[in-house]
Amino acid sequence: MPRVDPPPVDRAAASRAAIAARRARAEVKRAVATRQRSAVDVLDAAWTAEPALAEASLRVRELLTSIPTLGPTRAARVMEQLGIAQSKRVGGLGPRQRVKLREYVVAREARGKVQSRLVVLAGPTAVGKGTVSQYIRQNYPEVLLSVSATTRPPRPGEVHGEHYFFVSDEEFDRMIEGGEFLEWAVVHNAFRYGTPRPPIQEALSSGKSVLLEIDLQGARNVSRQMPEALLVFLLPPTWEELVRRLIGRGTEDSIEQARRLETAKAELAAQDEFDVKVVNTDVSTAAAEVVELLAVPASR
Ligand SMILES: Nc1ncnc2c1ncn2[C@@H]1O[C@H](COP(=O)(O)OP(=O)(O)OP(=O)(O)O)[C@@H](O)[C@H]1O
Ligand SMILES: Nc1nc2c(ncn2[C@@H]2O[C@H](COP(=O)(O)O)[C@@H](O)[C@H]2O)c(=O)[nH]1
Repeated sequence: MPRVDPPPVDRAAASRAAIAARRARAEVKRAVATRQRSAVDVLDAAWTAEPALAEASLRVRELLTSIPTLGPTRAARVMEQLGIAQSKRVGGLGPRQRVKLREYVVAREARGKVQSRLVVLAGPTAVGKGTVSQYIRQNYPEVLLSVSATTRPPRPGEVHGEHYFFVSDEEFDRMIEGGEFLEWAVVHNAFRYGTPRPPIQEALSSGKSVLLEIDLQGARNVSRQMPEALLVFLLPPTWEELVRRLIGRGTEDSIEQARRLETAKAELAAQDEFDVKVVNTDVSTAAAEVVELLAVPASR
């Protein structure tokens, strides 16, 4: 076998290329640190069909620590929470890691820059979450109320795209697969409900606050992923009034009502996990209190 020599290595050229790449990465970091470029913009550039080289080869840790006020200790902790190895480069992340990192960076940059907030409204069955949300939808058009997807069929008067996106089981599976949900859960042991992720990201990055009306499992899930979200628990004035509302609504049979009341006890026991409690005695007052929470104080 004749010997095949490897092509000669142009060490000088390789070293020049390495220096140029290092400089390009330093330039990206400087632009983020001086707020000339957003970290989200860097991620998007790294993940296009033809990725920008400096952005893609930047380490995630370097990008995070370039964000003003985000120190190395916090950056390391965030990467651990997002399941990203400390040595990872931006271009080397998997699809789910990309979604999570982008989400974190959007929220982080929005925090320092714009006055937007994600508020999660939860509470026991029949406390009036839907009624209060509907009131907000009708009376506070400036509030972005997230529209969930669900596999339950529409009730009379419910409009697809306004109250829910009513989807089939197959479509819901496809949305889960595609990572389209911020969270999803089986609610009341019956149907699946999920919060679509993109409208929330868009709103938060453009400085708009968002309200989610979801169940307790969903609230816990969102809080894990977005610890900066404000969790609001809607309470009934009394237990007896909760029972009255559930029975008065008349949408469940007596077996289902009993089951929901059992669940409601467990849900009420979780109220201290929430940041704020609002008592729903009067719908318009409760709605006004929730809307007020969507406005972020300037000092935040
Ligand atoms: N402040 C209030 N005063 C009196 N009745 C109310 C009030 N708020 C809601 N209700 C009534 O209570 C019933 C339950 O309200 P709603 O369906 O909005 O509850 P929910 O928390 O969304 O329930 P679920 O989680 O089971 O979907 C409805 O009949 C509604 O009209
Ligand atoms: N985890 C989630 N829960 C959700 C979502 N959207 C609504 N819900 C909750 O489901 C129940 C039942 O609602 P209904 O309209 O069928 O009566 C209620 O507690 C809602 O808060 C969601 O996206 N995720």
